[in-house]
Amino acid sequence: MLNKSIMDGDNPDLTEERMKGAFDTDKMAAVIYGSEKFAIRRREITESISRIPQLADSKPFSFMTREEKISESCRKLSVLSEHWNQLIDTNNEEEALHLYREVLGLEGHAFSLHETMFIPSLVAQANDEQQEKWLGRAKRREIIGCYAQTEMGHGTNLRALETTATYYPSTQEFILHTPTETALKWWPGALGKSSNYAVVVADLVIRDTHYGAHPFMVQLRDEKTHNPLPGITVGDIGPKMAFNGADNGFLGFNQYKLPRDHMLMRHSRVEENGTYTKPPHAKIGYSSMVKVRSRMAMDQGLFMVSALVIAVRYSAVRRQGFLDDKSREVKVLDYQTQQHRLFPSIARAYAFIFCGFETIQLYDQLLIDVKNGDTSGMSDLHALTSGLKSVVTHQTGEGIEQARMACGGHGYSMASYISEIYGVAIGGCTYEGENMVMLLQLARYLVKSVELVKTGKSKELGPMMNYLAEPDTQIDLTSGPEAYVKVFQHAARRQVWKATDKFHQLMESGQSRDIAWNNSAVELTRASRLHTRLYIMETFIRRVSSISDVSIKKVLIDLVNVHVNYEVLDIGTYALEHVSSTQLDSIRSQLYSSLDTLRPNAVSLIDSFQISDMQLRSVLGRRDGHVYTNLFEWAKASPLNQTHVLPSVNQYLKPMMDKAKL
Ligand SMILES: CCCCCCCC/C=C\CCCCCCCCCCCCC/C=C/C(=O)SCCNC(=O)CCNC(=O)[C@H](O)C(C)(C)COP(=O)(O)OP(=O)(O)OC[C@H]1O[C@@H](n2cnc3c(N)ncnc32)[C@H](O)[C@@H]1OP(=O)(O)O
Ligand SMILES: Cc1cc2nc3c(=O)[nH]c(=O)nc-3n(C[C@H](O)[C@H](O)[C@H](O)COP(=O)(O)OP(=O)(O)OC[C@H]3O[C@@H](n4cnc5c(N)ncnc54)[C@H](O)[C@@H]3O)c2cc1C
Repeated sequence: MLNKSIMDGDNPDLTEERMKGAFDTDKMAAVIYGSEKFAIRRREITESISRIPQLADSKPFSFMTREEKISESCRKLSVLSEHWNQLIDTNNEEEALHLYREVLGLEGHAFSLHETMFIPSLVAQANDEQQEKWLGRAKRREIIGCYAQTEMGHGTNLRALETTATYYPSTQEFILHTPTETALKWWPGALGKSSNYAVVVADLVIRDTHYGAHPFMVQLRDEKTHNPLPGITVGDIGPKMAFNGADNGFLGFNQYKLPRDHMLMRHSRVEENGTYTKPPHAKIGYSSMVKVRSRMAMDQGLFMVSALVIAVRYSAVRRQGFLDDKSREVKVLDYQTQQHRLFPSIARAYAFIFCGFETIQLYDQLLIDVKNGDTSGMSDLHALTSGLKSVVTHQTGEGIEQARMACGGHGYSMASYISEIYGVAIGGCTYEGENMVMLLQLARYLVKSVELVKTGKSKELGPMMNYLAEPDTQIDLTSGPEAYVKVFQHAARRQVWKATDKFHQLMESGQSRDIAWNNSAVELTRASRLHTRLYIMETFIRRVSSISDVSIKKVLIDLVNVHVNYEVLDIGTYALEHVSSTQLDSIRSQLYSSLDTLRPNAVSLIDSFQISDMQLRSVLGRRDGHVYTNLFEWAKASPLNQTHVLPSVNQYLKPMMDKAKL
């Protein structure tokens, strides 16, 4: 059996699709998740969870209030704490992430920031003594932490953060203070009600000199009573577009005293007498953000996959309209428009995940290098992850929204759960740096690279920048995916140079650097997007080329073909400067035929991610494909359907109608 999710009693339309798959989904899972060992571990963890009934949702999540969602995730966390060591290797971050996703889903919970930013901040920013004091406690979950940086008035511009940490040598203490309303910390996940500690980012002040944003370890709540400590104002910021299982919070300090050794001092130091030692790299304190950004291609890829699992399975079950055979309606997945809506997103999701593996490894390596005193890789990774987080979050949002529409009316119902996936994923366009701002960070790096080429210093170009120094060449589109990479290289190179030239010309015309930058910003962001999309395409092709299993490689090459044709058409206006309109027509034909080629493997390609029903939380996307029965059962469970006549009918509607009858 090639597709391992074939089960007796499943919807026959889905079974038929699974039988058509030309490759082994377990082998594909091993490629997706980086190794056979980890793919097996994922399945084992999922299996073990299913044997612990207390870890199941106590009722459908979509019918829960916000308070119920928060309480439910806390209940599950407490059950998990009894089983943690049996379920996973607690030192393995990917196993832990899988466990969290399976049990708690994506709507956030008390530990959302503890694992993703609080612990990573301690790992990267605390010195050995501080790690000795706090890291073990955090890892054992004796304390719950979050990352409190953003303020009501400033998130993007970290240099304008208003919260101060003023050092007094006389008492060897910092005083943390919130001087204005806009200085209130605002947004940090799990801050409002769950965390009793936070890494707080504040402007370090010593003898009236402001040294800028630095991280501090701050206790917020009493460990026995969980009440806020004196001098601390903390609470929840209210409901959000999604992610409502998390208590994003606000936080204010009123002259709150903090011992000197609570400033995280691996890289910068304040001595007892107030002497300040600056870090080896000015932006080393930003590492927790780089850590999360380096994970985002993977995480967003998985968000998109969840929506696609739902949409592709549903499209294989949903029958509507006719093609040749007028005796039976067709599966909507057979419509070319449906394939065009979904398959390029499947390709992107695979590509994002392959990129994600690369950037996670690059971050891990950087962490080691920085600990050994080598900060030279920081700019490269900052530039790469800034562009990548911006492009993947935007395209994931587009892909999920297409997946929703591909499910017609039922996609709009919370039974599909796609709107929740969309709401959570789209938050990524904003958190960890607003997308435009981060594209402009990459643009700084691109402009500098062009300046290196212009001044004859091409040898100093960073990784993946050499193409900026190469001349345009003739493109032979029949030579395979590499030719499409060339199209992207041409388009990105031209746009990067064009935006840089514009910026330079504006400065030469007398505009200040900042004004010239702002007047070139749209062109600069376009350059960053093209550069990043080139990186994604190259990584995808490189990864697929390295695969040895013939049947897996074959279907992934089909997927690469969908990707390269779709992407080049998607940048048609830029591509037209390098390929003719006749060539574009031929790319269009190739895209349609590649959709057709991929069609029989569509269900197996998304099944290969092996996302359990528990994690998916979608009635529409369940593995068994019994869409209509499941949908009706779900609607019957709605709290509104637990009584025939609602109190509001008796209280308002009936009297109103009765009055109208008089
Ligand atoms: C046991 C293990 C368990 C682990 C398990 C994990 C479990 C996980 C649990 C659950 C997961 C379940 C999965 C469910 C998924 C749920 C998903 C939802 C999760 C939600 C989480 C959301 C978390 C969000 C957190 C945040 O948002 S934190 C706040 C983020 N804020 C920002 O990003 C602010 C953006 N702003 C900036 O970064 C900066 O201000 C700036 C824009 C970069 C500008 O900085 P500035 O200092 O002003 O510098 P410039 O002058 O512009 O540039 C100067 C110079 O510096 C260079 N630079 C800048 N940054 C860096 C850097 N980081 N590194 C290197 N260099 C940098 C810049 O390039 C310039 O260089 P040049 O001068 O040379 O050009
Ligand atoms: C779900 C979620 C979770 C979050 N979790 C956390 C957390 O755990 N901890 C934490 O500290 N923070 C958190 N945040 C806050 C988040 O990091 C910030 O909202 C984010 O960095 C954007 O900053 P901002 O809100 O100041 O946006 P703004 O910068 O005010 O953005 C508004 C607009 O201004 C534009 N803009 C701003 N500056 C520039 C510029 N220089 N050039 C061009 N355009 C510009 C932006 O592009 C955008 O269009 C979270 C946010 C969300 C949505």
